[in-house]
Amino acid sequence: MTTPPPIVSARGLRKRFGKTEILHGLDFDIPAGRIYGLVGHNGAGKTTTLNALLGLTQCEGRIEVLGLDPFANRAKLMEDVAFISDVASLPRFLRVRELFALVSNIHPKFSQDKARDFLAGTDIKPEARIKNLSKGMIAQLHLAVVMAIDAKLLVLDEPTLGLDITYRKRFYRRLLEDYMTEERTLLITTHQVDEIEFMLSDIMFIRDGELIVHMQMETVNTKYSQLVASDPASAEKARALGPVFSETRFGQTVMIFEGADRAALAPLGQVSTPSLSDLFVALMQRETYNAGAA
Ligand SMILES: Nc1ncnc2c1ncn2[C@@H]1O[C@H](COP(=O)(O)OP(=O)(O)OP(=O)(O)O)[C@@H](O)[C@H]1O
Repeated sequence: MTTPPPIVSARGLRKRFGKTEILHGLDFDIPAGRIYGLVGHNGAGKTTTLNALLGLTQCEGRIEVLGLDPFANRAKLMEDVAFISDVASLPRFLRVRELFALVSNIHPKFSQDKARDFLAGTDIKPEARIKNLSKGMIAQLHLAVVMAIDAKLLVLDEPTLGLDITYRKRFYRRLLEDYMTEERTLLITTHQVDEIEFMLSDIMFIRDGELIVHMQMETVNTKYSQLVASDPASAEKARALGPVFSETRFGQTVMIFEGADRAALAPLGQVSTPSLSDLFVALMQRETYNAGAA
């Protein structure tokens, strides 16, 4: 059986703004049917990477999305790619039903019926003016619009910025239940990584324009272990096993190990898989330390 081509493929992807290089040669493939989380500090290069694959910015190196060069084929690509960004804005002067009519005129794969179905059960009425909707409602409306587009790739750049926890949870639940299928691929950036961890199949950590982690969530589970040491003597023994990260939290020593035997850690305290945010903090610090030490 031949492997289907990846949805996104980047090789040596570089971006410079003036003399400053922002992306330093990224290599990655994103296969179909996956839910990717792209995680990094402020200014790490997440939006620039997303802009490169949406054809919004021209880069050096090679990037293909659905087999196309995004910058050269942006209009064609947008038939199969949908996008929500943190700066996204909908035309505020329109009513909801007018927005649907407008999108159906410009997007061949947009279904007004589907968009209306997605809004059923929310407080957003077709006659409502967009300018009178709350931030959370606008995010819901935006999600309804993109979910009603039969896209193969959906790119979400901080889609829940400014929303309260209820709206954020509802947003991701709907995405998972009403949108995701094996043929679709989702790429999400957010700083609230713990909130999307449950739905991710793969993660990419980007640091200062370099991809330092790209792995499946199952690999995270087998590769990394977190130990909360039971007492100082156990912490001392655990330290000898070479954690990649160690810190004291509320008087307890918490360590993260890479490739450790969990059976060897178990007598020393409570062992689990680290959360993505803990792993992120651990690996970012290690890289910084190594870079400094080199
Ligand atoms: N048009 C531009 N001109 C010059 N520099 C830019 C431009 N766009 C982005 N940058 C710089 O590129 C770097 C990466 O920015 P980018 O927006 O990709 O980061 P990010 O990881 O998305 O950050 P955040 O989490 O804060 O949104 C930053 O240092 C930013 O200042």
